[in-house]
Amino acid sequence: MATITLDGIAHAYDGSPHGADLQDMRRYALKPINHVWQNGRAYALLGPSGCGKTTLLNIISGLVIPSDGRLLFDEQDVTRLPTERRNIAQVFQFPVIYDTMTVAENLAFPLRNRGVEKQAIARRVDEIAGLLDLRPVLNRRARGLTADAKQKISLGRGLVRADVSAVLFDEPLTVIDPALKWELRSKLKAVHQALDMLMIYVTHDQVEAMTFADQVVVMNDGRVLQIGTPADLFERPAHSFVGYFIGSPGMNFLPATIAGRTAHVGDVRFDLSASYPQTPNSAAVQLGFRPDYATVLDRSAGTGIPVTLRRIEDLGRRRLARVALGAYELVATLPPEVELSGDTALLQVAPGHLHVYVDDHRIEGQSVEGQPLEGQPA
Ligand SMILES: Nc1ncnc2c1ncn2[C@@H]1O[C@H](COP(=O)(O)OP(=O)(O)OP(=O)(O)O)[C@@H](O)[C@H]1O
Repeated sequence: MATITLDGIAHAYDGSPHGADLQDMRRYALKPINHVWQNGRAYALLGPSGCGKTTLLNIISGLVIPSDGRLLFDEQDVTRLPTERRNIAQVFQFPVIYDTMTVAENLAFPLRNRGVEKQAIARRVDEIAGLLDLRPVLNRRARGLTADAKQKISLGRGLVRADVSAVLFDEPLTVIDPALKWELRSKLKAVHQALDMLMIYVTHDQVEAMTFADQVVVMNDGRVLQIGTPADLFERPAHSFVGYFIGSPGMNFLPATIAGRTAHVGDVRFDLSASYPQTPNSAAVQLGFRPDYATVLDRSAGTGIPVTLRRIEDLGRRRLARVALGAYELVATLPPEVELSGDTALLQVAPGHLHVYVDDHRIEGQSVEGQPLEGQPA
């Protein structure tokens, strides 16, 4: 296992020469990224279709040579090394297995290829089969197995070598039956904990990313916008896109002006838990809050911001209220005990969960009298 360093890595598919004009970022499918992937950690690359996830994964595996920057495995510069000399295991969207071999032979294949001693192969195959629940089918031919089982074998083949620098997964659960996805997602997490390998997992599914990874790398339009734990992404989205993309539904945003501890949205005031003395009051200042921390109450509750109820969505275990605040549509939680008696309701948002964004980037408030901020680490 290795530590992988991305040192100013960027890529334009139009064949720009190394050191091309980085000013014209539109040409870059992957904008410059500096990051160190730590040995033994599990990362997920998460973002919408076309954001550059596969490009980044292919740069690490060697399928794409970046137009800019350096890629290091530990201290070794591998930027221009072909895939086969990088010592990487890869699992793709569709099973890559030998149908005529048994499951055990499939799992053993990458080890036999490298001349690993027979007993060591048997031990490792048994360990991986145990982790993926493949022991009962070890002696069956792969041909007759379901698509799910075949993809499990593919996963096993990716994990069987203990000497690789990293294991790369490119949307490996695409072919898995939705009912089994949950099981396999948590299984992969357990496998990572058991094997202690550097794993990088590409997906556009936030639940998959959050279940699997210690660190989620959120990308959009070729840029890495935030790298953080699932809790970081949910509680403190560093960029408005992260707020919008993570969570279901995503964050609410309102254009605002900020004066100290108060945000003004038109005539409406929101009290903040921190002070923002330096905020430039340009049109690009936004107030963001998650529907999970905003509550809609009946107007008889007395306190709150008056909003107009548009509709209620009953999702079974929770209810969401879509409301209008002037010209802006918002989503908030409708607590189970609340009955609304008309089209006007009251919105309450916990001050510690209000975030201020300038030009889409979250800015940190100053705590009042040295107190740690509500909802923030001390
Ligand atoms: N071989 C290629 N030649 C030219 N452009 C490419 C090539 N591969 C990808 N692109 C472009 O680069 C951008 C990033 O694509 P990439 O496949 O890395 O995104 P992605 O996030 O993995 O998307 P998806 O989830 O759909 O696979 C897209 O605009 C895509 O059209």
